[in-house]
Amino acid sequence: MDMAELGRALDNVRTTVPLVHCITNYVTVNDCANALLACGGSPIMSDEPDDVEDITSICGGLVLNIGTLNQRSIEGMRVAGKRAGELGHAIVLDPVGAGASKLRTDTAAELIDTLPVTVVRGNMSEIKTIAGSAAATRGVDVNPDDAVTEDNLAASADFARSLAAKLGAVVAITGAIDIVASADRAVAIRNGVATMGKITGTGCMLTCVAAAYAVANPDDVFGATVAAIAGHGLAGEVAAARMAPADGNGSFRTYLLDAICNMSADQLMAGAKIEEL
Ligand SMILES: Nc1ncnc2c1ncn2[C@@H]1O[C@H](COP(=O)(O)OP(=O)(O)OP(=O)(O)O)[C@@H](O)[C@H]1O
Ligand SMILES: Cc1ncsc1CCO
Ligand SMILES: [Mg+2]
Repeated sequence: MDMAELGRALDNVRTTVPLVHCITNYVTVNDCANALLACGGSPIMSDEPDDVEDITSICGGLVLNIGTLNQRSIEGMRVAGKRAGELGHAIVLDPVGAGASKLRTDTAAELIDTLPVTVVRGNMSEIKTIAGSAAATRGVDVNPDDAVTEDNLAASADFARSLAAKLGAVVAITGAIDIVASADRAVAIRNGVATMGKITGTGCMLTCVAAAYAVANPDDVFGATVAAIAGHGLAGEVAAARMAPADGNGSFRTYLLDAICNMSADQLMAGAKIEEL
């Protein structure tokens, strides 16, 4: 991986301030908006079917996060996705909880089958469900049995590459070790800290940041996704290093936002831990 490419991807976000339309869940929506602002993008949230065509038209990218889906927001995703596709916008899908319920699994499958999705980002249980393989999603968090480990890294990379080829999209599987894959390439990213899995929304935030990176770097969505994920993990490391003895999850959440906001291209290039698989 060319580290200079990562730095350029970050700088492109800061200089172009990509506007990202998010249809996302009501648990973490404020964190998503603030993460987008902190990384250098600009958020706008809207899920009303009568509103989303106009909103997505003025943006450069669209996030579809099914975390708290309902029939109206699903319709909003269909309408927005169709328009974003017509306009050639980056579409980033976060299949939250796919595998945990029929509605989530079916909706994720519908969106991926009918829309020109650019990037899919989820934990391994969710991505396995998208692939139609046996997965046991127990909620919105990864089933530990599904996690990417050093032992299954090569097989996980093969799985991610073949899914990326099938979908024609960049596939990003996050967890203790993250994998980003296109049809012919995969990397492992070893940034991040376990606390990120202990507060809600770090994945949703990352999906929105990845959308900003994809919009700002249309010629290299794979590299943009790697930069977004390595940068997010690195921000988690910076936040963890700032923790005082009495600090806990609440402070970590604030420090994470600070670290996303203060991340520089040089810091990203120096701290990214990326391995070609
Ligand atoms: N054990 C871990 N060690 C290091 N980094 C982690 C760990 N768990 C998660 N992360 C990081 O946290 C971020 C979110 O990934 P995760 O897979 O937890 O998303 P998620 O399950 O979709 O989260 P959520 O649904 O709460 O938003 C990623 O940047 C990932 O690298
Ligand atoms: C906890 C939770 N439930 C639905 S969405 C969400 C946020 C993390 O994905
Ligand atoms: Mg998630």
